[in-house]
Amino acid sequence: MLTGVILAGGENRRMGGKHKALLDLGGQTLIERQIAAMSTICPELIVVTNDPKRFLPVVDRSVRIITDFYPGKGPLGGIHAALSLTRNDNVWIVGCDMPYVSPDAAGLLLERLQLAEADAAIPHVDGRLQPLHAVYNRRCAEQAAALLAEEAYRVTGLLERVRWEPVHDFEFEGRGIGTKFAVNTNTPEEWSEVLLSERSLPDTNNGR
Ligand SMILES: Nc1nc2c(ncn2[C@@H]2O[C@H](COP(=O)(O)OP(=O)(O)OP(=O)(O)O)[C@@H](O)[C@H]2O)c(=O)[nH]1
Repeated sequence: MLTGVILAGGENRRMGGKHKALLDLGGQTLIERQIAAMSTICPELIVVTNDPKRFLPVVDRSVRIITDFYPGKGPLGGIHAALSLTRNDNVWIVGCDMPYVSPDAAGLLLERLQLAEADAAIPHVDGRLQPLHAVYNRRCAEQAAALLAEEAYRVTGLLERVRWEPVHDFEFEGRGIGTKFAVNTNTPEEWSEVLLSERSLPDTNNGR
């Protein structure tokens, strides 16, 4: 059983302060779109934010809204809170600025984590690790807490302390899983590119 987690506690500075989770894509906010995709495989869904009221109107009662224990410290603070409070052992964590989160990719990540008995499975796509579309075991909470206590806030710092498996582009592609899930949008320009690509390719199938 996998818990799905959406990190939505950022400051959205590069987006000019407009909350990335609430950007509209085809009549749905990004977070609504993510919840719809993630709920297909996750019996538990968590949104981690430092502004819970903002998300009440866009989630239903099945979604838990939690806050960081270390607010304002970046994605690692959200990862720590989610891993600390999850009801399941394994957690699929995504950034709220990813329009194409992929349940099929998460399924492969979980499979690889379990096979290797690793602490996490991290995509390696387009030459980059994607720790914000990855699966973690909740035992990583302890290392995340240690890093936060040391004021070491990089997510890659967590990867230096836990045993993780990379899952490469060709492994996703070998299963017929596209790697568009790695797309994230930080600026108005990147968001315009997403909107443009949606117009030219209307059937994106939500990254599956
Ligand atoms: N829970 C939580 N999530 C965070 C925090 N900081 C960033 N995130 C989320 O982590 C993901 C990646 O964040 P970034 O793009 O690095 O930062 P951001 O604050 O969203 O954007 P910028 O202000 O432009 O850097 C996004 O989904 C953010 O909402 C935080 O302090 N707590």
